[in-house]
Formats: sequence, structure tokens, C-alpha cells
Amino acid sequence: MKMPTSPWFRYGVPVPAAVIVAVPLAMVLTDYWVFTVTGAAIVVIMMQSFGVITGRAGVISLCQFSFMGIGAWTTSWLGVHGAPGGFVVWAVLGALAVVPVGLVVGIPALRLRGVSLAIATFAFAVTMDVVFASGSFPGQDELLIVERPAGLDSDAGYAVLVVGITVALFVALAVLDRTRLGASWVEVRTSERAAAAHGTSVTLSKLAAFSVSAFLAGLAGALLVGQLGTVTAQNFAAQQSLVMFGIAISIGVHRPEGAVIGGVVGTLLPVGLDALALPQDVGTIVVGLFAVYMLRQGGGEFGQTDIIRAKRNAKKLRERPSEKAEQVEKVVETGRELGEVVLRVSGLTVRFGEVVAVNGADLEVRRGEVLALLGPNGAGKSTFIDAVTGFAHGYTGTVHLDGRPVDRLSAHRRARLGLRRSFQQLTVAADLDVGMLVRAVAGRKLGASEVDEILAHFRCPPARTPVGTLDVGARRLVEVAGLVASRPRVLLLDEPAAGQSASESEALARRIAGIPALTGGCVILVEHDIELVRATADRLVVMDFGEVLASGTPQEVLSDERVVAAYLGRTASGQHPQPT
Ligand SMILES: Nc1ncnc2c1ncn2[C@@H]1O[C@H](COP(=O)(O)OP(=O)(O)OP(=O)(O)O)[C@@H](O)[C@H]1O
Repeated sequence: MKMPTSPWFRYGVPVPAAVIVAVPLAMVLTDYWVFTVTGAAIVVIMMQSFGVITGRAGVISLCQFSFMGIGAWTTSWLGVHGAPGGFVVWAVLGALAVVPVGLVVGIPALRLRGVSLAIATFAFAVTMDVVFASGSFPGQDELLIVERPAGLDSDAGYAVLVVGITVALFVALAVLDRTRLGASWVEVRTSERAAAAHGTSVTLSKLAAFSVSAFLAGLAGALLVGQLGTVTAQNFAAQQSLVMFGIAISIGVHRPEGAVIGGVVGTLLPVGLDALALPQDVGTIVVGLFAVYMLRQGGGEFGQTDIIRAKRNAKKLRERPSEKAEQVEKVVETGRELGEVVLRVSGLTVRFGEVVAVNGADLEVRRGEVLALLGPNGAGKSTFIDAVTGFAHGYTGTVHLDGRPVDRLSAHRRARLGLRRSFQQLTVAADLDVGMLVRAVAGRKLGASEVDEILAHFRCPPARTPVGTLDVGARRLVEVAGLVASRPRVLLLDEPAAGQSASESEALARRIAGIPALTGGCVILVEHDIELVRATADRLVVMDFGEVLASGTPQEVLSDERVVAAYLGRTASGQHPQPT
């Protein structure tokens, strides 16, 4: 029997199921184990907060326990002062109170990466250690206890509540992962440039990750208050953030199984060390060494769960029959009619120190047109695309889109106006599925049938295929499909045929030729494959030494002596093939 796949079934079942399992379990477990399970569930929520900020968005944060402490402090204060609403309201307010703090920490973190970011967030954690230690937590001195919710105030009842919340958060994050915001985190982690090119605001995406992860950490702190009744500064020591970060990156806690394993390890490690009469520092050292090992493996935001998944996906890939061959070919035949000027570039100059990469280039592209940009290696083509799409700063000259100057706009704003590009170096997020990647790249709401249609048109694998199982050529096609689905005014494709076989290139040429009919815009194609260019482009522009050398129909340009000379000159040194 086929399992129902509606989101309500997929996301609506786990919470009641977990509660149904947790209730009898809480009744048969001893008090010690009920307490330990509650503690483990709270650590799992902490792991989910690492899973958002580091696992999904790829941002190092070493201050999650400080966020937890702020959530706990606020909840304690509300509880001790008898604020209206009861424990659940205090806990939600406690978690929400951490969000602005997450934003304040996140703003300077936008410009920092790697070790600098680690130091900045750890400095905040150490500062909060001092702040927490300078006074006592609400209720700590008077030995006041924060009341748990009525009806769930026994240890067993509270355990069921915390387990239910933990699972509900998994469901909420699974839903979030399928939204544009969730996909943007994975894109930003993979490549900030590519995310910006797809119209994602890297700033907003990172700040949202800080907010959500701060909320989760704050909620964990609030639930700890309910578990312990009273908390103290020691519960939120900066060093704990380090240990939990180590566990998080070692395991890979952005996946639910990783967060659960992380929660269990984080809870049982101190218990195990106690049982073995070993100092707790031994655990810190072991986790630290393992985390360093994982960081050396590359990244750090991935963990063991990713490694296991990658191996499983690689196996699936070997077993998969060629899907491309099975797909129905649907070619859009076009008789292209050129319309108004969509993109006008005037006097574009880009310098890198003494090197003039683009030198006063002028170019116009009209609606319905496919223009190929050719030139030997180092001619300035990629730099030209970078400048037009907002990735090269400090150029001179002007870029107009639909008559509007865009020179002052950032890359992601230009992308949203319809200036879309692909990169020579492929940077698509490998841990999305094909459908999610198309939606993320498209940057607009797409129905399932629209996604399937565009995938079939570009002969891509089906929407549910993990991107990580595809070869480079297929990933590139999925990106092109997503870019076309964004209905760009101008689509700049930087060597889209790289990684494609000769027959795939041929099929791709026909599809690129059909893009203006699909989008109502135009295409600029940078490509070394002359056959693909000949089959696709209405007009060729050849660049050399940053300047436009020739422009015209493929036939005119490819027989132009200056063009042949430019190419032959380079071919002698083995840099580029002959165009004819
Ligand atoms: N970031 C940079 N710093 C310094 N010089 C650069 C930089 N990027 C490009 N260049 C130089 O600018 C010139 C144009 O390079 P560009 O990559 O735009 O050429 P291209 O035509 O795209 O070449 P290819 O076909 O190899 O991609 C080259 O001389 C290159 O060395």
C-alpha cells in the first residue's frame, strides 16, 4: 500500500505519535530516567538551535548557551513575579526575548567568517558569563520555584510536555526547510555569491537564522527552568557552548537524527564520566579533539550524519538507471522576434590594480535575443558578467535594465529585478532535492506541476531526487531550469555546457534557444563550445583584452579575420580552441 504523502500526514503524525509513546513511557520509567529524558529532550532543542545556525546556515556560533541563559532568566523573572498567563506564556516570552539579542549578535557577525566569527560569538558568551555571575537568577536567592503548567506539573507530565515540544519543533523545522527561507540558508551556506545571484538577501537570511536559533536556545532555557524550578549562572557557562558546538558539528545536528543523537550524547556524556569516576574535562577534551578532526575534514557544518547520507546517496546513484533517457523531450520551437532593448551596457570598465579586465565595453541586448559572448581565456567575459550582475565592485560605466540604471543596486536586488546569472564554478546546494533547488533558484512560488514541467523541459531528474546524487552536468541543468523558472529579463549563462556530453550539449543548445520564448526576456551566453554557440545564438560578440573586438551574426563574426587571429594567437599557446 502506498503511504499518504500529504504534508498533513507527513508533518501532522509525529507529534501525537511521540506523545502517545511518551505518556506510557513516562509512567513506567523511574524518576531518575524521567528526569534524564526531560533533560535530553531539552538538549535536543539546543542541538536544533545549532542545527539552524551552524548546520543549515553555516554560521559558527559559540554563544548558544548564553541565548539559553537569557531565555531562562526572562522565564524565571516572569514566573517569580507571577506574570499572567502561566508557564507556557512565560516560556514563549522567554524565548522571544532572546530574538532581539540574537539579531544584535548577528549584525556584526554578518561581516565575519570562520575563526573571527567564532571569537566574536565566544566573546559575547564570556561577557554573558560575567553578566550572569554578577547577580543571581530570579528566585535563586529566595529559593523560589517557577511553577510548571497545571496538569503537567509532575515530572512525568512535564517530560511528556517537553518531548511533545521537541518533536513539534522538528516538524516546524521540517516545514521551514521546505520554504524559501529554509532553502536560502542551505544556499547561503553553500555559496553566498550564488545565493545572491538567485535573489536571496544573504543579510536577511543570516539574520533570520540567528533569530530562529536564538529562539530555540531561549526556549531550551525556558524549559530548563520548568525542569529544575530554579536555575543559576552555572547552567549556562560559556564553556558549555563550546562542548555542545563540538558535539553538534561532529554529529551534524541539522538533521533530526543528528539532533537526537547529539541530545543523547550531550546528556549521557557527563553521566557516563561520573559513573567512570572521570573528571568532566575528559569529555571536553574528547569532544574538542573530535570536533577539530571534523573541521579538518572540511567545513564543520557537516557531520557524521552527512557522511553516512552521502555514502548512501552515492550507492543510489550507482543503482539509478539513466533518467534523462527516459524523459519525454519537449522542445519549444521558436521563431524569435526581437523586441525592445532590455539590457544596455555603456562604457563598462573594470580594473584589478594594473589589469584592465574590461575596457569601455558597450553592449545592447533585445527582448527575444540570444547573444553569445566569446573570447579567449582572460578576455574579460566573466568579469563583464560580474559587473553587470553586481558582483564586481567599483566599475565605471553604466548598466541599464529596461531603461532603469541598476549600478547602485546590490547583486541580490539586481537578481530580483530579473538580472539572473549562473557561475562558471558550479555552486548549487547539494543537500536540497531537485525540486527545492529549482524553487530556491527561481525565487518565486512554483506549483508542483510547474516545477515538473520545467524539469522535464530541461531533461532534469525528477523533483524528489537529492541534488547530491547528480553529476556536475545534471546539477548545472537543474540550476538553469530554476533560473528560467524565475522568468528573468536577462539570463547570463556562464559556460552552461561545461560537464555535458556532446549529445547533451546539442540538446541543451536547443533549450537555450527556447529560453526567450519561455521567459519573455533575453539570454547572454558565455560559452567556449562553438557548435553550441552556432546552434543557439542570434548574435555573437567577441571580446579580447577586455574590449569588444567584433559583433554580428555567427557567420559574420566567425569568419572575421581579427577574431580568427585572436583565437589562433591563443591556440598556439594551447589556451583556446579554434572557432571554425
Ligand atoms: N579578482 C581578480 N583580481 C585580479 N585580476 C583578475 C581578477 N579576476 C579576473 N582578473 C583578470 O582579469 C582578466 C579577465 O579575466 P576574466 O576571468 O574575466 O576572463 P574570461 O574571459 O572570463 O576568461 P575565461 O574564459 O578563462 O573564464 C584576466 O587577465 C584575469 O587575470
